[in-house]
Amino acid sequence: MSEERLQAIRERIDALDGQIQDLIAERAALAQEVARVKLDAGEEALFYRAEREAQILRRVKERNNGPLSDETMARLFREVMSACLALEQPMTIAFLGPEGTFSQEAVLKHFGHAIKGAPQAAIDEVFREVEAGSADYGVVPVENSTEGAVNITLDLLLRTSLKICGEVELRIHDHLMSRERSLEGIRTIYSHAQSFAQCREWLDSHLPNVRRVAVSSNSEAARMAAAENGAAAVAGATAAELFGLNRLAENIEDIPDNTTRFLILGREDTPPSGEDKTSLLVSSRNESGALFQLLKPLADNGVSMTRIESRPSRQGMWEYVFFVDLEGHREMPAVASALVELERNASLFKVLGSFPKAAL
Ligand SMILES: O=C(O)C(=O)C[C@]1(C(=O)O)C=C[C@@H](O)C=C1
Repeated sequence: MSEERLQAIRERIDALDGQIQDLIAERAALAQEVARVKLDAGEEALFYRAEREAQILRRVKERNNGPLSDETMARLFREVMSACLALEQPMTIAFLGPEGTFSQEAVLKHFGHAIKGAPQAAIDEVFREVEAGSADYGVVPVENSTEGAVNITLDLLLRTSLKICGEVELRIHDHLMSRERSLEGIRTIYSHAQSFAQCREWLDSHLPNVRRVAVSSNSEAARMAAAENGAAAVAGATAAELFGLNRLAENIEDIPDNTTRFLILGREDTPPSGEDKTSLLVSSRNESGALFQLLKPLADNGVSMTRIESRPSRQGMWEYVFFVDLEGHREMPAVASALVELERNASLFKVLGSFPKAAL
């Protein structure tokens, strides 16, 4: 009896799979048609549309009634769209490599798997690849919930002509991995300085006398641990898989909801998606109350500031530039008029980009 019921359900699943497959193929054919329209329009065709993708993913979540979670449903559509976009034009995405880093995870979360990843040795090379047109987009870490800003990224944003066209947040789980089978045999631990900082308490209490060596990436740490007796690495799950290491301890980060935010960098401005943010770079004269005066137009126009970060300007001693994130797109009237006033009082003013809030 149960065998018959199973058979009947499986027949319904088969029928639905057939329909889903036909619908996906129909959708992919429409994406090809979109590509033809874009090419016919002349000028430089923009295949990837960050604002459109964000709208589609938000709508998928709104429509969802379970039993799959909103995130799971959105991830499935993320992959369908990624495959459709690859039919139009395969995208090359530069990120801080090598393979197996959290940056690569961020790339796949944001763009899906139908892209060509271009791992770079350093964050400035990610910027350069996109500036030079060798990559379509770049993904760089900008802040971590435990460690704060990624200063090298902020310094590069100061100088780049690239635009921020998206953001992606990634929960970071650090694991201790080794080809050894127990903690006793570990004499050296490799990791990126940021991961060491994020796991300091765990390492101090479980492996207090083991040498810690900072290297250029977590993935490089895992590669070194795979090549050496008595060595371990602190890195993510992808790196453990890539180098075939045993996970000796999982989720060793000191703060359990450790999250890193990454920026998507491109060469074009992104139109409004309906739920956007704007990132700015501003500097004021070095006088008391100057920062307050500089940012006052935001409050006057009812624009919320969600983040402010300062960095030395490198032009004069004790001069700072501020990285400011606002709610809303620069084309929204309130944001536009706040920016006009803000620019008037700033000694340096640069809009780094308006972009959709993370949809995944
Ligand atoms: O609507 C477009 O402009 C498309 O190219 C189609 C599509 C999609 O698959 O829905 C594909 C890629 C874009 O990034 C956005 C959406």
